[in-house]
Amino acid sequence: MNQSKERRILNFVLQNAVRGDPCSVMETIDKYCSEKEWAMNVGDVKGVILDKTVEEINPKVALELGTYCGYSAVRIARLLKAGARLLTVEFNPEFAAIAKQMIEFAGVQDKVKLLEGPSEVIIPQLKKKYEVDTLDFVFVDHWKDRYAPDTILLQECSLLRKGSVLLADNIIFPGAPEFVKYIRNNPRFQCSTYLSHLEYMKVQDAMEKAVFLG
Ligand SMILES: CNc1ncnc2c1ncn2[C@@H]1O[C@H](/C=C/CNC(=O)c2cc(-c3ccc(F)cc3)cc(O)c2O)[C@@H](O)[C@H]1O
Ligand SMILES: [Mg+2]
Repeated sequence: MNQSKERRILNFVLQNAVRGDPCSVMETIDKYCSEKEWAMNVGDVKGVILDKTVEEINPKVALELGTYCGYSAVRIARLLKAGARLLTVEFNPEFAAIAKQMIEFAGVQDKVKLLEGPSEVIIPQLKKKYEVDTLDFVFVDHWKDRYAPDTILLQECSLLRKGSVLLADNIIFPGAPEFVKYIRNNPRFQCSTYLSHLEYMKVQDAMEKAVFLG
């Protein structure tokens, strides 16, 4: 049966990137997805906004919703200090398997825990099963209609503390209108919008940063 696009991306990395070098893995995925097949990685342009946000926060415990092929998991994990960890959630078994190999090839597996399952099931398990107290940083990049409900769920599960930062991808394209409406009118969040471009395209996109005020 013919290979999936995600499998082709992984194979291109395994054959062309430098094992143990996260930047090489990111560059190789970006090269493949800009030259051969577009894919919904956060990419190199919005990736700089992600980098700057992670470096500013220097999170001990980070969560990612929507691992996909593992591009942003590698991107975030490479910036984490010793002892810090990223929990990344993915419910598609094929994508989870690919992301696992991508993360291992990049050499960041000691900082990343890939949790296979739906975010709505995993989030309520984070405290007891995954020994999370509160989250310092959350990268939101899964189904766009799930951004708002999962942000509410994070609060209901007391996983946010004063100063926790959410960064949401695709605020313009494909867009997450319910989330934007919810978060910008919510006095418990301080929001800012980072205008950018859709991965590998000239199309406009944006990321929303929301700081939980407690
Ligand atoms: C709902 N709970 C969930 N729990 C766990 N994993 C979940 C999940 N929802 C989705 N996922 C996973 O996240 C990933 C989904 C991401 C959705 N992202 C997009 O749709 C997206 C789409 C575009 C896009 C842009 C332009 C265009 F023409 C077409 C698409 C660009 C992006 O940057 C995107 O992030 C998949 O790996 C999916 O299996
Ligand atoms: Mg995205």
